[in-house]
Amino acid sequence: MPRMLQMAFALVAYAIFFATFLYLIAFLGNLPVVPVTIDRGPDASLATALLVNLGLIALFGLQHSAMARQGFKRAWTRLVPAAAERSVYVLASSIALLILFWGWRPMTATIWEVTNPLLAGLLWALFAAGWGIVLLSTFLINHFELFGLQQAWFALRERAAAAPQLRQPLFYKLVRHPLYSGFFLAFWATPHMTAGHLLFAAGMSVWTLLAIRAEEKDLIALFGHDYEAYRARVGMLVPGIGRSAGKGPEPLAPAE
Ligand SMILES: C[S@@+](CC[C@H](N)C(=O)[O-])C[C@H]1O[C@@H](n2cnc3c(N)ncnc32)[C@H](O)[C@@H]1O
Repeated sequence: MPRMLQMAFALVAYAIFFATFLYLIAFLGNLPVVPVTIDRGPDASLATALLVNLGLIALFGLQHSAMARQGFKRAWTRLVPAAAERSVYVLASSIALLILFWGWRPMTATIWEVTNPLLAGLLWALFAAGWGIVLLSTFLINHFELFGLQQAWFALRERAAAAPQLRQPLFYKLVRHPLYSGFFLAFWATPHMTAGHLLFAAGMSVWTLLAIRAEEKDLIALFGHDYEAYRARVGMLVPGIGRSAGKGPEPLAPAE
């Protein structure tokens, strides 16, 4: 693939991802700026909605997990240039989410309803904070590398790919997976929890916990003892909770 085309593809994939990310916020927040949301959309019987929605969550989880693994990446880069691999992943993840928005069938039975304006405001603030943490964490890791732009840019400039670094800035000093902590907040913090929203939050939470196990296997393979020591010293999603009982807590020199 010519490098200019690769760069253009990376930019298009990034633009689609960003629009999908904004839609996801509006989808979960039931914001009136979008046509369908988690609680607003085509009617279906409870059984149909349950089956369809579980299938959509599974589709997203499978796509995301399979394509993120090192073995899949090695096989895939025999067909796709290495510099475009991440952009293909970003595009496929966005498409899986767009299918979820399109296919989602609301299940509107109320699970909880917070009517106290102060408490409801607090839950909205946590919802917004969750998305803020997600976005900021991508910049703390390397936003442009995570979304495939850096790889295409380096290929265009004929620069060698940057060596992976174990990063621990800011939130990463408190928890190992702040981006996922942000998602947990955004999925669960709502003053009006419906059955559909609960299914989405629970399904995505289970998937996230499984994804963390697989991601940490890859991170240990990549960074070895440094990641094991980080894992023993720093909590998983909540500060101090979910540290491994493995290798001793040796202080690490921050890589950033
Ligand atoms: C979507 S990001 C999520 C990062 C992290 N799990 C979190 O929740 O903040 C996934 C990518 O980040 C990388 N990654 C995770 N933790 C990292 C760290 N501390 N330093 C560098 N890369 C990391 C993984 O290898 C993976 O490619």
